[in-house]
Amino acid sequence: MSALRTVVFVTGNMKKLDEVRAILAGSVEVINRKIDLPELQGEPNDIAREKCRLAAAQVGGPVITEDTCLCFNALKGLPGPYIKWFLDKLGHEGLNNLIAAYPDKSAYSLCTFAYSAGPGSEPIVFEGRNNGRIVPARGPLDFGWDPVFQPDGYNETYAELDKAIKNRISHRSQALGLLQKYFETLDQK
Ligand SMILES: O=c1nc[nH]c2c1ncn2[C@H]1C[C@H](O)[C@@H](COP(=O)(O)OP(=O)(O)OP(=O)(O)O)O1
Ligand SMILES: [Mg+2]
Repeated sequence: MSALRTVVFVTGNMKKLDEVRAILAGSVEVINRKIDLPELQGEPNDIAREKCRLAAAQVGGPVITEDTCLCFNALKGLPGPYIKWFLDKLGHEGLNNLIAAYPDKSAYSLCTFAYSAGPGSEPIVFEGRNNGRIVPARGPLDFGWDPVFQPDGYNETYAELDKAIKNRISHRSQALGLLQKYFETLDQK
């Protein structure tokens, strides 16, 4: 059996870290560096790449970073990468109110992982997406917007779902599936 790959995940969010460790358990060992990285404004993909470049420069070696968006279709994808600030200022009820005037409550969670082999090495990105809709908050309040996002095909919000189910279907697990495949191709070289 090949040795477990070890990777540094730069994030300040310990809930993300828990999920990433659970999803990658047995295949990748995740070491955390808690660095508060400045985040660019713009398209999710560019934000994710820039975050990873900065992280690689600070760590001085290979890193992964991740940027999460929550996109409302009625608002053409907003709040998107700005969801952190919208959630902080408006709360769960405010997020619902944002689209109160629109019949379309559909939304998607988008997760963009980026891997850089080290400073100066162009990040490679891996995107995962899960469709659902915005509902009044239900379930535990311990992770971000989980209580207001109900994934398609389920009657529970992310917050209400068993953690194992969320980690099987989520934006994050889909993106990590692609990252794992990429690591496998590196291992074969
Ligand atoms: O699965 C999730 N379920 C619910 N909420 C979530 C999830 N994943 C991220 N979130 C929240 C955290 C933050 O309010 C925003 C993303 O912002 P984002 O910049 O990517 O995360 P962050 O600043 O907390 O950590 P980081 O140091 O990795 O940038 O959505
Ligand atoms: Mg952040």
